Amino acid sequence: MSSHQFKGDSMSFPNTRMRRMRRDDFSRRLMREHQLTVNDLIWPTFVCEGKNVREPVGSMPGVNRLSLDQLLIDAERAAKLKVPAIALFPVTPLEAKSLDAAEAWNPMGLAQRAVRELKKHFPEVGVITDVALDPFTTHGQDGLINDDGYVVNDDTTAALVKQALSHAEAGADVVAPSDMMDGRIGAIREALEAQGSANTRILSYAAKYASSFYGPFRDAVGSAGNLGKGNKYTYQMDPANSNEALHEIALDLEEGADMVMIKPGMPYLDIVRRVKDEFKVPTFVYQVSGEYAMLKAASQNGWLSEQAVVLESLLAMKRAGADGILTYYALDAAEWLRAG
Ligand SMILES: NCc1[nH]cc(CCC(=O)O)c1CC(=O)O
Ligand SMILES: [Mg+2]
Repeated sequence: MSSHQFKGDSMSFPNTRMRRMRRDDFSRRLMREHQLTVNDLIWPTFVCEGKNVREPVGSMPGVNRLSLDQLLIDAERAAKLKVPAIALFPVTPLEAKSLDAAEAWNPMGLAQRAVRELKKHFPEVGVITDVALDPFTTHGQDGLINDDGYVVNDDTTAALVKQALSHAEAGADVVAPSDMMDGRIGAIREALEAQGSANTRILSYAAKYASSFYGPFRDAVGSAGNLGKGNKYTYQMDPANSNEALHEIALDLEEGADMVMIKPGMPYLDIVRRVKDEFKVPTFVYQVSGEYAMLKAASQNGWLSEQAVVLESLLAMKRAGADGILTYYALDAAEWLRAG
């Protein structure tokens, strides 16, 4: 036994001074446990019809609805910054919306055209499509409704399968069901296999909460007006629940999801941590529109320092266990990270 054996209280002051390691930049860097890099970022973006359109989203300053020619300009920026993937959200013209949401699987639909354009010009950038009916239904719900206005599960799933297949056909690398119907991951997986799209990945919005932080998004895609006073409580998760998220995620993995997502982000990092600890699978988190709006508004008022708080919020998601983050700040963050 060494004569320098620590005493029982060796972990206490002054043997241990936590501030020693924090004193200098070199030792702070050496002990850093987590890192945010450009490889962690997915850029969600809104696409619309037309040419030369960059239409600002009122509740998301700095975010625009882009016509396909403009999308290519911003996608080039993403490609140059080596942002791994883009997630597409189409803004459907009112006249293309219907009760049966048929525009969702139109091979010449906006999302399908956007996928083809992106894959043609930037094959190295991953393209993720949103599988859900809300941009296409006249009532703004993510699924088909019955006479009582209830979103029916199995018929909706059949529609989602058609939508997912049309995205895969157009060349989407990843389909991302964000609708929260039961059983849709299995149904989509089976259909992809049957269609010969065995390598199309599925990113499941597995634990998607019925959150009020989605407000600006519904504004951006124009589903807010359609939804009116409606809500999504009968299919999205109750913010009060945590164990239920593990149940949801277990089911989606069993059905064939390659990646799972928790959404929203910052108020739900406890869920991210539990999911990562429990399943150890590729786990993603969505810094949603309302989070973006909060950070942007406070920054614009000079109340918060934008770059610092945004990078901190994203790093906190990594620390919670996320492998990647969907964020409207993706391109800015990639630039800040490169400059830093
Ligand atoms: N399928 C709808 C969908 N897909 C992504 C978001 C929200 C994203 C955000 O707020 O940034 C929503 C909104 C909703 O569920 O009403
Ligand atoms: Mg589910």
